[in-house]
Amino acid sequence: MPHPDGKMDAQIGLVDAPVTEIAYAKVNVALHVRARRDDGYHALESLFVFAEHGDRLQGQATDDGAIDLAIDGPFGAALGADADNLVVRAARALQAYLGEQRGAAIRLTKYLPVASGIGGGSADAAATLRLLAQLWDVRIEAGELAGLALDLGSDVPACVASVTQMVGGRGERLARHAVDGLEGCPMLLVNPGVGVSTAQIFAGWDRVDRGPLDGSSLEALRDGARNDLEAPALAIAPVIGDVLAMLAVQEDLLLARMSGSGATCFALFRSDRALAAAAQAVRQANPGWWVMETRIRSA
Ligand SMILES: C[C@](O)(CO)[C@H](O)COP(=O)(O)OP(=O)(O)OC[C@H]1O[C@@H](n2ccc(N)nc2=O)[C@H](O)[C@@H]1O
Ligand SMILES: Nc1ncnc2c1ncn2[C@@H]1O[C@H](COP(=O)(O)OP(=O)(O)OP(=O)(O)O)[C@@H](O)[C@H]1O
Repeated sequence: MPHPDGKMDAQIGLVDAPVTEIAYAKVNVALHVRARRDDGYHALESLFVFAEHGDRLQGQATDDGAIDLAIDGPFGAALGADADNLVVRAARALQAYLGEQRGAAIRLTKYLPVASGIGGGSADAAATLRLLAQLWDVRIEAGELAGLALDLGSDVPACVASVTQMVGGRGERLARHAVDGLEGCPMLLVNPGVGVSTAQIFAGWDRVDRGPLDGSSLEALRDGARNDLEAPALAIAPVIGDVLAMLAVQEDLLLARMSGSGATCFALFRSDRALAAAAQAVRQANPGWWVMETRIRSA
């Protein structure tokens, strides 16, 4: 366990000062499913943006080789700190790749709902890789890092840089992508409290390729783009329709849509005032829903 004031604690083998990383929430502004691949994954075209907020990871290097994870925060109780946790999986994968003898004590403060389409687990895995690279003072070649990340999940490679990117393949083809008006844009995230399984949602895709994604402007993203996983997600969790209907009627709205495989939906606004008003309206009407006010992270 890291010492609260960051001092060395010889008894449990901590070394160096603690480091903090934010696991930024991922939002799919649009997600076109183009094909089902022979390996069972789906070929996607998706514009990924990241929120300025997310889970928090704090870590300290240890000299005993152990990966010690503690979890707290509003959604901490939804997760175990066992070998399946993506933080532990990422840390073990990096240790194995580096032949690293040192370990780490990591505290994950879980602010993002679990299994909610905003890649909380993927962001945690990527943030763990960034955190440990700092703690252990190692440089990992970009291609090697991308491979390690993809082994942890399709969204993890994009979460490593956590900047606006056009993403292809199953998540391994990344290209930085700028859209006028997107960076810094006020963004509301709303989850109606239902967790959905990504694999189950992909399995419900109707296998109709509705065409490529034009991410050249906000207008193209609003009027010509879509999330192809919205229909199968709505079939499993109809309450997503209530979230989308509520977001659609908010003032000064630029775009509202479901993110990833759901159930979280996002709304982009023209102003901070409109964002705050929408957040208040959603909270008042649905006190049980999770609501986060944020902005799109700049590169
Ligand atoms: C829906 C998205 O979040 C959009 O960003 C991602 O495509 C899913 O990314 P992820 O949660 O990191 O997904 P993974 O952990 O790699 O895969 C979970 C499951 O989702 C399905 N899956 C995932 C990604 C993909 N391109 N095609 C798929 O069919 C597969 O059944 C897979 O077993
Ligand atoms: N640290 C973690 N945070 C969240 N989920 C985790 C973590 N470790 C393991 N998991 C597991 O990973 C699964 C997916 O979690 P995550 O929150 O990333 O889903 P998601 O938001 O739907 O992702 P995506 O947008 O990539 O589909 C959950 O079933 C959860 O039990």
